[in-house]
Amino acid sequence: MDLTLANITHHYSGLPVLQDISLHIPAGQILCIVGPSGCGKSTLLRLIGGLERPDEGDVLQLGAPPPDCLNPLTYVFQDFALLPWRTVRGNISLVLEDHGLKGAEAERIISDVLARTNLSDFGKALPRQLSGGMKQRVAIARALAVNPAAMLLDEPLSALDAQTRELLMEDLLALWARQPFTGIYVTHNLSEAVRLGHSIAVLSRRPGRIREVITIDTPPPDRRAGDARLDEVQAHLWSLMRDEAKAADQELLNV
Ligand SMILES: Nc1ncnc2c1ncn2[C@@H]1O[C@H](COP(=O)(O)OP(=O)(O)OP(=O)(O)O)[C@@H](O)[C@H]1O
Repeated sequence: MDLTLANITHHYSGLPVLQDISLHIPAGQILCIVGPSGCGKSTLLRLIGGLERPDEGDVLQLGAPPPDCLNPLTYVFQDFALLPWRTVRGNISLVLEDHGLKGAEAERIISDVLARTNLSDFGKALPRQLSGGMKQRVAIARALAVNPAAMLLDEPLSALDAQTRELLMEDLLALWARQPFTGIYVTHNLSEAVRLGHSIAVLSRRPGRIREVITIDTPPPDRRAGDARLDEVQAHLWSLMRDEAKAADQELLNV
């Protein structure tokens, strides 16, 4: 299933937040969204996921979701959003219970997503026993359990330290290489964007408008550190964002 955003415009109480956003995300590809603080990235993700309706424009789902899809669009948040009193398996089973799936079928799905996220030995652990990186792996496993058409990832690595971020990035790349998923990935981190994104949409300051969409032809798992094209894209992204980031920073300081 492809996703198309057609001329999305949104306001909050008269405050223009997003203006005329049009994007296309083909199935099996990852779109990264970058832009200065407060430009509307998380708002755009909520509109795509249907948590809110845009004032103008449409989010179009084109084609059929994957077979056995329980939920076409599913989120992965920065703060993991796990239930502390449920084990790892219990947290994943919750989203299946919502769809009436229990017993052997639910156990099969849970075991499959735990294996895909390298968590098979941690099914009985409670969230408080897990590091931040492991909690985020559980959140990704939970998102995969509904076999979504697209995962909406809102700064999923931002709460983690640099080494854990690197490990999670390697996991995401391996996960995509084994079974390509469709993702919309919001990040402040330009190096994450050039490692993961088939395309990268750069938003302006609020109201967020598309400044540029950059595509990278090398499949994400084949990208290597020091690749001149990736360095060039990252430098270009920073040149697009630098002045706007500075202005957004000063605007926050003036509040
Ligand atoms: N529910 C809401 N009601 C009113 N204003 C909101 C709401 N959600 C977001 N905003 C405002 O909309 C603007 C965009 O917010 P949003 O969180 O989408 O930006 P962002 O680009 O994700 O920011 P950041 O990079 O800092 O996470 C901000 O000015 C924010 O204060």
